[in-house]
Amino acid sequence: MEDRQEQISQVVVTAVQMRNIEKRIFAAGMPVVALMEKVAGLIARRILEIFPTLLQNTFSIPPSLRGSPQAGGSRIGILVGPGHNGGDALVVARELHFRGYQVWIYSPFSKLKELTSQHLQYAQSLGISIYQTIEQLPDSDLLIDGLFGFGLERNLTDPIASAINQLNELSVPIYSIDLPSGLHTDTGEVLGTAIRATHTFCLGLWKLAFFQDQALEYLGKAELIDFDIPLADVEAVLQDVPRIKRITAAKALATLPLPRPAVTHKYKEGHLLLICGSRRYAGGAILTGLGARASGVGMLSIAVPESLKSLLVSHLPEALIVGCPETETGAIAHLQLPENTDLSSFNAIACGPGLTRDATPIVQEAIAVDGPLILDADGLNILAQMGAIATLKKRQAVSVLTPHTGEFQRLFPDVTDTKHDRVKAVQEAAAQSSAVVLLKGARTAIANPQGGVWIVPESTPALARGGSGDVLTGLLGGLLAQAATKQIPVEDIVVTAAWWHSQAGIIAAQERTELGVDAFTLTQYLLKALT
Ligand SMILES: NC(=O)C1=CN([C@@H]2O[C@H](COP(=O)(O)OP(=O)(O)OC[C@H]3O[C@@H](n4cnc5c(N)ncnc54)[C@H](O)[C@@H]3O)[C@@H](O)[C@H]2O)[C@@H](O)CC1
Ligand SMILES: Nc1ncnc2c1ncn2[C@@H]1O[C@H](COP(=O)(O)OP(=O)(O)O)[C@@H](O)[C@H]1O
Ligand SMILES: [K+]
Repeated sequence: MEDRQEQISQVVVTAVQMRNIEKRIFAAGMPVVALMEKVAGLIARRILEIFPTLLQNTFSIPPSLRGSPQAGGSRIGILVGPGHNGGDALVVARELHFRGYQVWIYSPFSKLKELTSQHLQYAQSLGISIYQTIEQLPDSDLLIDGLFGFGLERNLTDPIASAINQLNELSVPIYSIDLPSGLHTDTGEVLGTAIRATHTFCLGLWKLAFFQDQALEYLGKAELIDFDIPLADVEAVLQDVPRIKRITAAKALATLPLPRPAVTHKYKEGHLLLICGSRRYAGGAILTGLGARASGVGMLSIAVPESLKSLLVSHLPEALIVGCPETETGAIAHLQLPENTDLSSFNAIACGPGLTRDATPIVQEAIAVDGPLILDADGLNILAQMGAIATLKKRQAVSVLTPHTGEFQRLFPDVTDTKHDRVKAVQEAAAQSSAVVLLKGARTAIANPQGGVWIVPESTPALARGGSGDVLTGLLGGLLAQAATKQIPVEDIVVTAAWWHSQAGIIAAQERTELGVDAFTLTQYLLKALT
């Protein structure tokens, strides 16, 4: 049984699910007002921890100067919306006021929810300044955004929209409560305009927007404020719906190291066939091979055009390089496997990187094999031409697709627009095709045909570089081949590979800067990510 914190950190909810969880807590007797105090108290405490210099400034100066501009960095503006997000912000305002900060409030709405209105009234009684228009606002060192949380229902309009635009222009850090105001809680879309936060305190459970690429530049550094939501309430609300999960380190590492008995041999530890490369794209085959090497796969065979054979041997001496006859353009013309070997001899096949579309017959042949198959790059483009859904539906064995957004759109032109909602798009694609689909991006999302989704919660733009996807295909292929000989669900392996790949990128970027993570270097960091 995983501990509570681990389980909570895997949960991702929509606005409706969060509302239903909240309803159960209130129905069970937790007073709304008490929960707001608790949550906002935790937020205020985190703000004080994150700004220790502010705190020191505040307490090391005489009370008469506390909160004055001379104190330095202690002027805090609180942005208050009409709902309970605004209520949270007002409780934070009150607490910071009591700790000696110079606090002011921007409250542009005339109608507030009752609890929010009461907190505003009390703040006013304490002598905290309240402003209704953006022009009146004094300077500040920090803004706290409590305009809207998961209750935002429609596009923001003026005057609040233009106020947000002006606040974004100030060079002042903004800390958002629950999520940056203006973002759709589920899709991460900007509803008219949105606060560009420096830091966001996500309350209670991770909301889906935190894992949608389009939201990332608005979120800043994201952190979960755990306010002890009972797991039973989470389970009750989520029990009948396919889960969307954050991939935690514990989850990813649970399948690694793959259990390897003391008495075993190379063919028992997975035999992977990579089908990749062309005279035009030779490097892709090497990178895929190096990704597979890092997986620890027992036996690695790589089918490439004959003219690439010696190059591949020099980079991957441990692999069995299968040189194949090639077309005039330098693509594999047909597979020429060693004697006594056919495509069903392998525990997994990964097909695509660097093939070019001239290798269409080879991809068709691989798809026809009754064994675990990963398709990437031109493997996917060729599949799209064949009609992805109809072709995949005919396969009995597991298919794993690893498209980036462009490939995804070619494969699944009829599913939800990835610009609108990447998570829903990958979920629909997996359900329709019966494949495990990994949609690459800043936040890679993986879906199985049953509707389950897993999202890589952290990565680095250092990976946005030619060839890093090839490394992932090799790594995934190697893990899948090993898993095929054990009882490990395919989606767990895909999840592990995607997390591992991102972690290697993060560690490499930390050591070498974001510019220092070329795809070859990335392969050198894969094992470092596990140690
Ligand atoms: N879920 C929980 O258990 C908790 C939630 N809390 C807070 O409560 C928030 C949710 O509160 P609410 O449900 O009141 O929702 P919000 O505070 O997010 O905002 C809803 C209010 O904004 C109005 N509104 C929506 N869209 C608008 C638009 N485009 N223009 C103008 N007004 C608009 C609505 O009519 C409503 O009055 C969370 O984000 C969080 O900050 C916390 O107080 C404590 C616990
Ligand atoms: N902004 C980003 N942040 C994090 N990871 C990214 C970003 N952009 C791309 N990646 C990752 O880099 C890899 C790129 O793969 P792909 O698009 O197939 O490129 P290539 O075919 O050149 O290898 C994917 O794993 C993707 O998730
Ligand atoms: K907010």
